[in-house]
Amino acid sequence: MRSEPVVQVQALVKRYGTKTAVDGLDLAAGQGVTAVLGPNGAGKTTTVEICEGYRRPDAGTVRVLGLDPARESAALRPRIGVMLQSGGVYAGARADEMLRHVAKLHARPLDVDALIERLGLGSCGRTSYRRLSGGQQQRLALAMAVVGRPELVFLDEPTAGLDPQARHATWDLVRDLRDDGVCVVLTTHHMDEAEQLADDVAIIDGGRVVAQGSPEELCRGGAENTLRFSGRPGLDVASLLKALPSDASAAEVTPGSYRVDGKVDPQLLATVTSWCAQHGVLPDRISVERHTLEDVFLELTGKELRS
Ligand SMILES: Nc1ncnc2c1ncn2[C@@H]1O[C@H](COP(=O)(O)OP(=O)(O)OP(=O)(O)O)[C@@H](O)[C@H]1O
Repeated sequence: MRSEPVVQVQALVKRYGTKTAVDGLDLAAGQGVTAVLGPNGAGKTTTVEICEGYRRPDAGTVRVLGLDPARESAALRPRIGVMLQSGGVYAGARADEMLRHVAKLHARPLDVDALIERLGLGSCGRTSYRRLSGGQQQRLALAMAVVGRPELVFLDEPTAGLDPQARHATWDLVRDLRDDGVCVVLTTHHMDEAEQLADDVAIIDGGRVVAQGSPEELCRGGAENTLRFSGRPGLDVASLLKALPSDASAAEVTPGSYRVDGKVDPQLLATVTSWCAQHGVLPDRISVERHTLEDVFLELTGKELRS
């Protein structure tokens, strides 16, 4: 964590009847954008709703901007922006009216017309909420979360169901919020969203955080990488394996095409090229494949992300 936590969750537990949705979860979010990634049912929404003060935990401590969201919600609410997956909006009200109403509740709101334009809501300002499309309702919910210039904003799947253009407009808005010093905590099913936006990623599975770090740290960390090279077919792979660290593996995938899996660092690259030199092999091609956040996620959770 690169700054004082703005959100600090320790040993959080939340049960629904016999179902333990959050199971001793520790999470810290600081300045910038923190993405909470996890498969369906991992406990993301429950955790975020507890941080927002909408649900009470069964155990553990939660501090948001130094406050307890359950007991100090009156002090916390004006300082945070919340975008819920659904609900919280009067279906008969007009989009622009609702946004102006929310803006008036805050001391230094953003310019409502500019925000409407920015999120492509210009054509539907006078339309009632219930007549907006799903994507328009989504963008309106985002606008309502940020219009008050909160110090911290929680976005629950902000781009779910949006078309690519609206998705990019949302990403740009999130980047601008971060540049303005707003802390953003967002849940997402989209790996590319986390890769594009997040300074920090927390991967949740089974009600716990199973890994947290910057996308680069996570991809560098536990994940194994792959080095591939091409040479003449039938090279002595057993001899190559002896030269490698004990946790690396090597194989001839197709004739003349070799693959080394393990912690691929400059030392390992040097070991492979030096082995090639000793065996009179001039590789025509040598490449390092870095694992993506998606690979890390799959390794940690064994699950694919679904939207
Ligand atoms: N109000 C509730 N009553 C009973 N069980 C619930 C309730 N809300 C959530 N759960 C259960 O708790 C678990 C965690 O749900 P949660 O919505 O927090 O997960 P999530 O990671 O946000 O999932 P998704 O990505 O599908 O939105 C799930 O098994 C869910 O079915």
